[in-house]
Amino acid sequence: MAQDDLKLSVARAAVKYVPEGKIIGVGTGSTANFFIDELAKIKDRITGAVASSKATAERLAAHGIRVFNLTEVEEIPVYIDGADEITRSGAMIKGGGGALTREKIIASAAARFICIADESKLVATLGKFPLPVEVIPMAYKLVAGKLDALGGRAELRIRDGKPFVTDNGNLILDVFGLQIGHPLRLEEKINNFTGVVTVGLFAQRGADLCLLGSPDGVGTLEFGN
Ligand SMILES: O=C[C@H](O)[C@H](O)[C@H](O)COP(=O)(O)O
Repeated sequence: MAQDDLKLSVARAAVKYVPEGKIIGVGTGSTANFFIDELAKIKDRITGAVASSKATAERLAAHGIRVFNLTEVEEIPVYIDGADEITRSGAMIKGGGGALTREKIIASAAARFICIADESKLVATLGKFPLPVEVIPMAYKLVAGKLDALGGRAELRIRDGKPFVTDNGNLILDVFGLQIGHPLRLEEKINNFTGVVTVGLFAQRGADLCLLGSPDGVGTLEFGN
């Protein structure tokens, strides 16, 4: 079964967790895009969405789903997003698409985080996927040195021959070669480096539930975070 079919199956499953008449949080990436397209089919049953990136806001709006700023919203009952890696305790690496900061903000504001992922994202230990870290541009070399000292190899993210710039006007360092045995500890440590905006480790605010797509169907992992 193709990976896109698995993404579609979890996107369809996630729609069942969307509460009626509410504003929900929506993530970024290819799996989130499948979810947005499924959400469009029930758009009359929701009030709208808070988007975790400009790309997601544009896709939601193109479907006629009303997009709200986080500052306009009283509550977000559920945030639905993909992940680059997820463990059996609900800790994740996110930010492969560069949207980690807004994703983390909305995830923190949401009552429930539902991760939608195909089975290739489930790992025993985080770190095979390079860990994204959003940094203030003037600090990127300083922060890269500190990340290297942790045992990784930090590389400035380049796209189309130029440094990748986030929706917030910052840069991304991708850290290769980390074996993340204690996600929470590492998240706290990297958060403390001056110049870091957000580390793409989601352990403090991990997922509450993961809908995991495999050729056998969509499984659920509950984490109780
Ligand atoms: O910044 C991007 C997000 O964290 C995505 O949720 C993550 O990269 C997974 O994306 P995809 O569903 O395309 O694998």
